Amino acid sequence: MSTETPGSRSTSADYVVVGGGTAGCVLASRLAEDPGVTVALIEGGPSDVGRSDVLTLRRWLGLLGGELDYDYPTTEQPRGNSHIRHSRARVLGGCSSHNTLISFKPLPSDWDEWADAGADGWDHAAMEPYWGRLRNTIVPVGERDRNAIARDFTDAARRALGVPLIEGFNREPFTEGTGFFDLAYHPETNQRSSASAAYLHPHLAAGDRPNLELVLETWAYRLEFDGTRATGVRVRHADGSTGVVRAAREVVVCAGAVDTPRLLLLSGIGPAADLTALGIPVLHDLPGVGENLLDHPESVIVWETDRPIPENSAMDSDAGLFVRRDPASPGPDLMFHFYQIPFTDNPERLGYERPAHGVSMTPNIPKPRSRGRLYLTSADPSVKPALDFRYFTDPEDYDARTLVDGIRLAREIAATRPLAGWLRREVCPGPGLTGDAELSEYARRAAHTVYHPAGTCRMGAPGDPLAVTDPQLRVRGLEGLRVADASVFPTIPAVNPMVAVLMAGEKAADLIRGTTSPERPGGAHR
Ligand SMILES: Cc1cc2nc3c(=O)[nH]c(=O)nc-3n(C[C@H](O)[C@H](O)[C@H](O)COP(=O)(O)OP(=O)(O)OC[C@H]3O[C@@H](n4cnc5c(N)ncnc54)[C@H](O)[C@@H]3O)c2cc1C
Repeated sequence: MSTETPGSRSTSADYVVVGGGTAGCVLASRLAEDPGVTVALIEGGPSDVGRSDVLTLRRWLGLLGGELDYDYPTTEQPRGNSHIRHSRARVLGGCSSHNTLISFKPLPSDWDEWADAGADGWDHAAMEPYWGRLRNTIVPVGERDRNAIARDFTDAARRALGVPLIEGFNREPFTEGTGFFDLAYHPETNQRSSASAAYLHPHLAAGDRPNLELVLETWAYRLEFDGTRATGVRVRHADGSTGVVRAAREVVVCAGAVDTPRLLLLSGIGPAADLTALGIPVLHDLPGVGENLLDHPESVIVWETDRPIPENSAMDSDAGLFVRRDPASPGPDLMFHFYQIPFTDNPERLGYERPAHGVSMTPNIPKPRSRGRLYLTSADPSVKPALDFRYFTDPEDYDARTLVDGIRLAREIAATRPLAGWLRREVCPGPGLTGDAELSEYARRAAHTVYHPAGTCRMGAPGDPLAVTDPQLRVRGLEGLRVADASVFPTIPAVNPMVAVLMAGEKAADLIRGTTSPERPGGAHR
């Protein structure tokens, strides 16, 4: 494997993968297993190799909003919080290099929902083998990282709500339960087992992938076409110079749920009227590009503790809770992260204070019903796209009601021993707020994101007018172009999505090799 330094030039490869993030690292690594093909991986950010600020999981919060974060704002959210910033990592490994690495195998119902939405071949039975293929080290939170107050949270949640204590959430499907999560990390060193660490670092160290070229600090701003066939990617290097990376076989866009639709739109692939209005020549009218913007919104309840919290932790948010309020739901319908810190960024804007020491519960909506939209406001590739999540706009008010239920359940847990023994007072929303309407108002105004945008280039059945790709991840109506990242999700998994992205990267490799590799005749995975 060679690493291009900024300013040097790459010209062509069989496969050009745009985005060295969570899915992109998996895909590029797998494609390069075939020594007979060449792969170029174009990544906007620098390498993560040797960077302890990136590779040490516990330092994740320090990366948000910094030089390795694209930091996307949201549009005005009349029913929610307009101040949310969407972190997206600008570094090899993508968001798996700055996230919290909570690792849930998607529930069977998550995959089956995709198949029902037209993603033929992505049902639970078809996807299960990809879990076994993942190269990341995924283990339960290590014993010495298990903070006493997080243990007491799980104990209190179990007693208050009657849910089981779960040791190993990935052992079998669940609908309810509390416990420490599984994380993609090395507990003895707190080092990340990100997509780059698991799929690229071993080859960088061994030098055994001469056919894989990393083109770092290089930004793809337009796809190149010959008619309707993708032939390459136009890029800007760190020194400002531009060039084209040509693809002899395919271009695969893995730039994530924000930057993949952005790149397609800038290349003239998207809703024709919108593109024309911005002066972007229409290559292919695909109305679904940027639609179906999904996320897991959350709110927050903060307590002051009567003493400082012990310092040991994997990353301060490594335990939580799943609840199923509706027995007809195939999976959990309310989820909590438990933070061993007072997470008051949003409440402070509403006038709340930050206690010197405290804890937070962040209820989120596993299956939110509001749907947003991503769109361009300019043909200039340097202008960030608009992200309109339309938070809390579903007609039945299901999303806001879920968070109100979450605040009420959080209070029941907080009132239960042994957690109750730590807590001095509820800081926000504060015990005075008890009515549905006022709790809803607080929950929405103090809302945050769990940072899970997805769905903006969703796959679907061939006849689905809003599908952007077919179930083989091929962009509809064009040749030589696929998408493989969180943007192809038809719906959002009930659990944190990173493992679904990793598994999608694995499956993408199979789909691509199935169509091209002589040793896989018949495309067994198509
Ligand atoms: C702060 C945070 C915490 C999270 N915590 C968790 C968690 O604990 N568990 C979980 O399951 N999920 C978590 N997530 C979500 C999860 O990390 C993402 O859903 C997942 O990593 C997305 O993968 P992706 O491949 O779609 O995109 P990314 O990983 O974002 O990869 C996209 C890559 O493309 C590059 N890129 C983008 N545009 C271009 C371009 N035009 N040219 C060149 N390169 C480009 C980017 O630099 C990036 O490396 C978290 C996310 C964040 C931000």
